[in-house]
Amino acid sequence: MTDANIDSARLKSQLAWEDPRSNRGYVQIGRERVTQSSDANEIAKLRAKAPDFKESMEIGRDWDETWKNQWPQESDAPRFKQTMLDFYQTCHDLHVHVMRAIALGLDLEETYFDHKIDEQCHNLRLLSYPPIRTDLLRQDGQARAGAHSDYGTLTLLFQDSVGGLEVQNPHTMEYQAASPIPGSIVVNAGDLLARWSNDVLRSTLHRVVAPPARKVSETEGITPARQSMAFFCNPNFSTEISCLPTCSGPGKEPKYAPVTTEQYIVGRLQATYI
Ligand SMILES: O=C(O)CCC(=O)C(=O)O
Ligand SMILES: [Fe+2]
Repeated sequence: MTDANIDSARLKSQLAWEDPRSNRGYVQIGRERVTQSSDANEIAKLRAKAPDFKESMEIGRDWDETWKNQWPQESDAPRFKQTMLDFYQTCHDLHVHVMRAIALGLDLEETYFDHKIDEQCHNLRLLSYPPIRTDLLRQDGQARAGAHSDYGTLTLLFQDSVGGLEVQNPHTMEYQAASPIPGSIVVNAGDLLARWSNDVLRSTLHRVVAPPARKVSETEGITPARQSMAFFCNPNFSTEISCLPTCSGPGKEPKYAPVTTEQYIVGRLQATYI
């Protein structure tokens, strides 16, 4: 993964937001409210009260017949498709590398995860957060993205320079800014990695709120537009996620019932989008 890979994906992603014709897998503002809740009624209430103020585009593995990608016309968005497919592959390769490092860290064979994560069941999400009056964003329960953990193994997050991403410190429970660092990738552990590792690696609660205020007019504080790209890495849909052999022992019982990737992710998505 080089800066050039990231920059070209970011550039195409920006152009796509400027040209609504090129949108695919489009999720409009107000459609989603990410949360830790898995209760569909509670999520529906939260969404009605304080929807996430964002829009997004979703890109999956391109050969999936069930969840088909909808690409823009090449003439509307030249090289958009190829750039995103290349970026998808680069992110997949990085996931394999990081999972190998995690395997070694957990006293497993370096290649332990390789065949459990090789079907590219990932999701590349391009995110656009439009400009918004800062006082609206600071209202109770309102955020660009509400507090949640991601579902898979790891999320590779590419943010721009605007800021607002916060992660919860699991010891103090306080949120702290994950301030943008040029050329860096934020790597979040997700729920399936937490379940797999019996919480040795915990999934990170995070949210996107108003960044440090910047006045653009005399009278109104406007939070500027923000764009990010999140690559949600998943194990293969059929992989059973049950406590890893090195993560339980006497006095350290497995905390979670086995579940397949597909069961877990479909369950969370159904609760979110019902
Ligand atoms: O935009 C960001 O920085 C974070 C987005 C996010 O957490 C998500 O889409 O799950
Ligand atoms: Fe997230």
